[in-house]
This record gives sequence, structure tokens and C-alpha cells, in this order.
Amino acid sequence: MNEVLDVRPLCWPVQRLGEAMEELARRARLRVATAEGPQVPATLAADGAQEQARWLEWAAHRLGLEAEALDALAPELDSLLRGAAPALLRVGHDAGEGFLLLLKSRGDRVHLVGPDLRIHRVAIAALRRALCAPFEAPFASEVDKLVDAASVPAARQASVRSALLRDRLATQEVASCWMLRLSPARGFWDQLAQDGMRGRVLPIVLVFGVLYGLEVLSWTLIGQGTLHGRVDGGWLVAWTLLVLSLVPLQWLGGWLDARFALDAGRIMKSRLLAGALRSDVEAVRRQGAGELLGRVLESQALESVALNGGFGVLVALLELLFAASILAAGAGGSLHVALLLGWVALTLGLSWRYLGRLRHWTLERLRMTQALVERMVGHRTRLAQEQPARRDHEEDQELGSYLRTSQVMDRAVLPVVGAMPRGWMLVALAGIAPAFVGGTASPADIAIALGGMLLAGRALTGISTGLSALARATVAWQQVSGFFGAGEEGARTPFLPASSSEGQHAHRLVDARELSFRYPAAAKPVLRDVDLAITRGERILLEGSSGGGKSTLAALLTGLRQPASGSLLLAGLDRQTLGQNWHRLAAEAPQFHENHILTGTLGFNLLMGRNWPASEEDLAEARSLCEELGLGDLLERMPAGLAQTVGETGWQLSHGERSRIFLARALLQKAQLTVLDESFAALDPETLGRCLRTAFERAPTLMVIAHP
Ligand SMILES: Nc1ncnc2c1ncn2[C@@H]1O[C@H](COP(=O)(O)OP(=O)(O)OP(=O)(O)O)[C@@H](O)[C@H]1O
Repeated sequence: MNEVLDVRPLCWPVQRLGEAMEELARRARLRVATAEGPQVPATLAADGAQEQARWLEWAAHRLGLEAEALDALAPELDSLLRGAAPALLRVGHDAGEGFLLLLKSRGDRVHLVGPDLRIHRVAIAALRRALCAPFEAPFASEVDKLVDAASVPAARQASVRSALLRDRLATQEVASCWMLRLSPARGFWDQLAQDGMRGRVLPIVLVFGVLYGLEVLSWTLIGQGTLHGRVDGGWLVAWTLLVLSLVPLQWLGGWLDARFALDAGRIMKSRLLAGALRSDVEAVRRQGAGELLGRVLESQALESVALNGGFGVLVALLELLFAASILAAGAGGSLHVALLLGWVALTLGLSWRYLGRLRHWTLERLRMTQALVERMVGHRTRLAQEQPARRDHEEDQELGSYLRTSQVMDRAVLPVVGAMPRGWMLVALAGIAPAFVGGTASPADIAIALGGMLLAGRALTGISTGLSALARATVAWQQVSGFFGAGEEGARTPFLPASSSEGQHAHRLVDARELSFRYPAAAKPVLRDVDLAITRGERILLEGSSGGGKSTLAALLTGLRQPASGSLLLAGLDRQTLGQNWHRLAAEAPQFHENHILTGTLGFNLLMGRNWPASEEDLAEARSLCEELGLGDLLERMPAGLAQTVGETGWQLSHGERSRIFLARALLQKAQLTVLDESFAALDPETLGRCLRTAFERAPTLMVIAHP
């Protein structure tokens, strides 16, 4: 049997993790955003897997990168080692734990950056065996006995043995993996440069330039040959070769162009998605989910249309330049060139008109999507409560108005893409009519003018299609440009280790002075000059009249909203110092109408505040909390337990079940301050008592908002 590879010399210790991540990023040519490397807290090695995972994600963010966590399950380890690089792999060994740096894979080998800063080329099969060995050991004797008992022939024993072991480890996680890549929130130019996009524009322009040059040359050759009576075999062969050489060039241009469009589209899409997910909560709320959805869909149009339109216009402009120079040399001369310029100007004017109509139509469409989504959300209420006769009234009106706007827009696009390219030939013929009728032009001049007219016709078709695509892209851009920049955020938030004493010394957990808050649409502030001090370990009941501002205060304390004035300290630190760490220190179960069960597994819904995929310990903790809250029976009824899909399209949870899941979700965040906003309203007295006791036991400091 092969000797098992010793991974210890290849592993980076936790203390050098910052250096390891920078080294990997540098070697993988990932552009690091800051010169200042991430610092590893002294306690990180002792803090455990979860804290290390949190640090890795923070450190990647700090460098302007993204670390995507993956479970390295034994059966998938092979493909992970082949495809995950650049990645960090957290592995256990005899002397503890360490991190392997996967730089790339080549054939059957993976290149690892060792702590000695050298590249180690290791066979994937050997690394796989080494990582699985500690997990296979407990099953080894059982499997050996099985192989003996089954009297497997000696020649096949090894393969049967490894198949049985693979089967035993089918769901075993043998390592944790973090794939590194450039964050979609980075500057667009950085992203283009990372993928080598900027250098790819010039070859495309060159290929198309050569293509049109050769095309014009081929027609000039054949034209001159014909007109001067020099079409012999040699000329024809030269012409044929020239035309044949255009075919591979056309393929090359098309291929470069399509690849560029595909890659640029991918970057744009991930950037827009990152921006959409980071949109300001208040802005999203004001806009409504429907309009947001419409805008996200608009980004889809932007991706393909902008690039195709952009390239179309670029190529057509090249054609137009050639066509103008040919026309200038032909029978129409400067009159032809002037006509062409006038026709292009008219096409531009009509495209501008189309842009205005398209903008109007898009806004109408977004309004309709918004209304439709709102109606879908309230569908059940409408079915139950709205008068049936009135139900479709508004939809009909909106649809009618939408149809009218569509017709107006269609009427504006037709001249651009239909009439202008076709009309050109008539105008151009009028341009050579004087020379033709007057008999002042030679047949050669007329032939050149005809060639120029045809080329200009093709260019005008390209320009009008390209411009209409660009108009669509411009309108789409106006809708989504907000997302495009929303992802670009600084990575200044410091890392706050769970075991650090930072903030812990402050006896006062919350210290608020003269807090004020006003909703943008409201005339008066909902909170004015609020002073509040909460000491650690306190249990607070917040009561007040409906609309008094309790939920608003909770949103300020948990960092979901920012106060307009006053000072607010959490664990002695302000918002600027804590950054995103605020949410780790203060968690909330928002009111029922503000809280959602997301379509996904029950486990995911409970452990949203922790690293995902969840560890076995996290899942066990979630299970035991569910039992404490009286959800044990529900877990047993669910065939897949915590892996059961819940949400709108999954298992429909009852009101009381949902509110306990919201409660569990908040408690599992293990924040220093937990705020429960009317979390107990749907519970019977016995379950309420049980849930309140659990909250008291689990939350270090608790604020309960309730009505008397
Ligand atoms: N976006 C908004 N624009 C203007 N006013 C708003 C907005 N959102 C909430 N309000 C108002 O702010 C006030 C405080 O709301 P909040 O939800 O904090 O009250 P509450 O004390 O939690 O009420 P309840 O006990 O009924 O849940 C309410 O009068 C509400 O109508």
C-alpha cells in the first residue's frame, strides 16, 4: 500500500494566516485592494473553527477579495482539489490544525504554496488519501474484517477496501475550504483588469479594422480589374485568396467579440447583483419590492444589449468611414458624402426620439411590475375581502395605458431600424443621378459610387440596430446604475474577536443620549431626545402606546437605522468603530410583519446569523433550542428534520411556530443584547412562559417589547 503523505510541512499555522492569504492572493494574481495586510488576533488559534472562518471572511473582505466557504466532503474532495484554486483548505493533522494554500491544479497534481514560500507539486490522489486517512482509520479494522469474511481475491482487495471506506465516509467533511476571488464590490476597472478585459479591446478593433480594409481591397481589385479589362486568371486567384482570408478573420473577430461580451456581461451581472443585495434598506422599502424586481430584470437587458449595441455601433462606424471615403472617390463625390452625413444625422435624431419614448415605456412597465407584485403579495387578502367586480378594474386600466405607450414606442423604433437603412439606397441613387444623367461620370466612377452606396447601406443598418440597442441599454442603465456603485464599499470595519476584551469592559451595554429619529416622509420626529442606559445582564420590558416609536427605537439599538442626532454607544463603542460588528453585538427578532421565513431549510432559517454551511455543533445547538421552545414535536414530524424546506413554497409553518423560529434565530446569534419585538403575541400562555424562560436563560441582556 502507498505511504500516506505527511501534510504537516505544507500547512500554514493559524498565526500566519494573514501572511498566507496575502501570499496566495499575490501568487494567484488577485489584485489586492489595500497595502495593509489583515492582522491575526493572538487568540485566533484557540478560538476555534467558527471564529477562524469569520476571520477568514473578514480578512478577504479587507483585501478587497471574497472568500466563499465550501464543505470539503470526502466523495467530492477530488473535484474540489482540482477546481477550487485559489483556495485555503483548513485541515486537521496529528499536531493540530493548519491551512493548505491551493494555488492551482495541473493535470493530476495540485500546486500548494508552502509555509517555506515554495511551490509544492503534490499528486491529487496522494493529498486526497492523506486528508481522508484520519477519518478512515476508525473504520479500517471493520472493513478489513468484511473483506476477509467475503473472501475477496487478493488482487481486488485494495479496490474493494477503498470502495467500502469511501462508502463509510459518504457524508464526512474532511476539510473546510474557502475559495478566493475578487470581490464583486470592487471598482469596475479593477474587475475588468483582473480578467484582462482592458487589453482585449484593441485586438478586436484591430481584427475588424483589418477585415474591412481587406474587404475594400478585394472589391477595389475586382472593380479595377473589370473596368480596365484586366480580369485574367491571376487577378481572379488573388481576389479569391483575399476573400477566403476574410472568412477566418471574420470567425476570429466574432469569437473575440462574443468572448468579450460574455465575460464583461458576467462581471457586470455579479456587480449589479452585489449592488442590489447591498441596497439601502430604507430606499428599498420606499421603492417597493416590485419596482426593485423590475430594476433587477432591467439589468439583464443591460448586460447583453449594451455590449452588442456598443460593438455594433463601433463596427458600423468603421464601415461608415470606409464607405464615406469610397463615395468621395465615386461619381457622386462630395454630394454623396454630404447626403450620407445628413442621413446619419437624421438616424441619430430619430434614435434620440426613440430613446425618450423608450424611457417613458420603461417607467410605465416598472410601475406595472410594482403594482403586480404588490397585488401578488396581497393576493389572499384580495380574494377574501375585495369585491369580485372591482378586482380586475385597475389591472385593465393599467394594461390599456401600457398598450398605448407600447404602440407609441413601436412607432418610434420602426423608422430607426426599418425605414432609415432602406431609405438610404433611394437617397443615394438620387445622389448619383446628376452625374449619370449629365453623362459626366465614367463607368468606373459609377461602379465605385455603387460599391460605396452598398457599404454605406450596410453600415447604416448596423448603426440603426446598434443605436436602438444602445437606447435600450441607456434606459436600463438609468434604472440600475444605483446598484452598480452600491457594492463599492470600504473594508474598514475592524475584526472584533469573540474572545477579545474589546468592548467587554464597558459596564454599560447601551448608552444613548438625546437620540432623535424622523422618517423621511414624516413631518415630526418619532423619537426626540431619548436618553437610555442599559447595563449588562438587565432584563427590560418596553411598553408604550401603538405608534409610539418602540420598534423604531429597537431598530436604532440594533443598528438597522441610524439616529438623526444624539449619541449612541454599544459596549462603549460608536457605530463608526464597530462597523458591521454592531449586528454581532445587538440582535433583534423584528415584529412579525417585518420578519420572514426564507425559502430554504429550517436549519438555514435558524442559523442565518452564523457561518453557513453550518457545523454539526451549530445544528445540534439549533435542535436543542428548538426543543426548549417546544418545537421538538414539529422537528419530529418533519421528514427531513432541520433539512426540511420551509417558506412560501415549502412546509407552511403556523403563526406560533414561526414566531418561535424567529425567537430561536435571534437567540442563536448569541449577541450581547437581544431585542424581542412583540415576539410572544401568537403564543398560548404555557408556551409563552416556556419561551420567556428560555430567552431569560440564553440572552445575556434582554429587551422585550410588548403591549400590556
Ligand atoms: N416610513 C415611515 N414614514 C413615516 N412614518 C413612519 C414610517 N414608518 C413608521 N412610521 C411611523 O412611525 C411611528 C412609530 O412606529 P413604530 O413602529 O416604531 O411604533 P411602535 O411603538 O412599535 O408601534 P406598535 O406598538 O403599534 O407596533 C408610527 O406612527 C408609524 O406610523
